[in-house]
Amino acid sequence: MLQTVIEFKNVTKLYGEEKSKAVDDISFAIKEGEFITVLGSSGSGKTTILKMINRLIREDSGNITFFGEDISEMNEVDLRREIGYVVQQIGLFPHMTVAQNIATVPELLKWDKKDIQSRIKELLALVQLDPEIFADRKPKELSGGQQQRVGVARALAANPKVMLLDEPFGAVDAITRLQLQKELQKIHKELSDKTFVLVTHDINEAFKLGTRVLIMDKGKVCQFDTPQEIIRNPKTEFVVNLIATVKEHEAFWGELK
Ligand SMILES: Nc1ncnc2c1ncn2[C@@H]1O[C@H](COP(=O)(O)OP(=O)(O)OP(=O)(O)O)[C@@H](O)[C@H]1O
Repeated sequence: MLQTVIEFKNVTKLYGEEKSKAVDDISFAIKEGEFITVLGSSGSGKTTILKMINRLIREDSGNITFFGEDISEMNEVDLRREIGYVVQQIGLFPHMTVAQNIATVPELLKWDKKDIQSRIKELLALVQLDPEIFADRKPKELSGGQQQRVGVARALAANPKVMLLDEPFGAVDAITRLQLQKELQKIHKELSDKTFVLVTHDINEAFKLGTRVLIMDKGKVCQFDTPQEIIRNPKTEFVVNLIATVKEHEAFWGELK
């Protein structure tokens, strides 16, 4: 049996004076090694889910476990050490080189210098950046796609069990995006015990990358299943409409032929 890595039980998050429900009584479980994509329209609660997992946001009710342990009872630093976090805005440190950016957490953890150097090389190779060329560059000397690769490498540096990725390819062009998606899929396959949770509003990205897709609408989970099962058996009108958008695009491209 695969281990449950993250579990939400009746989790609700309220915002503002009016206590509107950003996340509304949701429950789901994620197993070790899965690549979960969280798909939904703007404001459906995707980022809130991700930030509740690494405790940047606290739930108002319900509970969240990480490898069976209630995260509200865990030390935040210990929890975040097990979680890599990649966001669209990247957040590389501008005054540091690529190598120094990747080394940040291993240095905090006081890894041996030699181990840090070999880890930097290994990770740059994993994200398809030649260490000879890129290790000593500053973030501003990289393209957006290259910066995003460094963001992924930095998040993987201390070997976390879980990777949270919030619209990681939102700001790159379509061709680079496709390439980064393929690379991320390859990285996930190579690191088979790692669990990935990726937020996107792009249905193609969600269905291509996700071993299961968690579909959100207005703070609720509409469906959580494999891409094949969702296509075969869409559970709500929202999901039916979502799939219809893909068919509409297909028809459009078909007509151009
Ligand atoms: N700090 C906040 N204060 C008040 N309301 C918030 C706050 N953060 C998020 N919200 C609201 O909670 C809801 C869910 O937001 P969330 O960022 O989780 O959505 P999302 O699905 O990630 O959206 P997007 O795809 O646009 O990033 C939205 O209605 C949003 O306006």
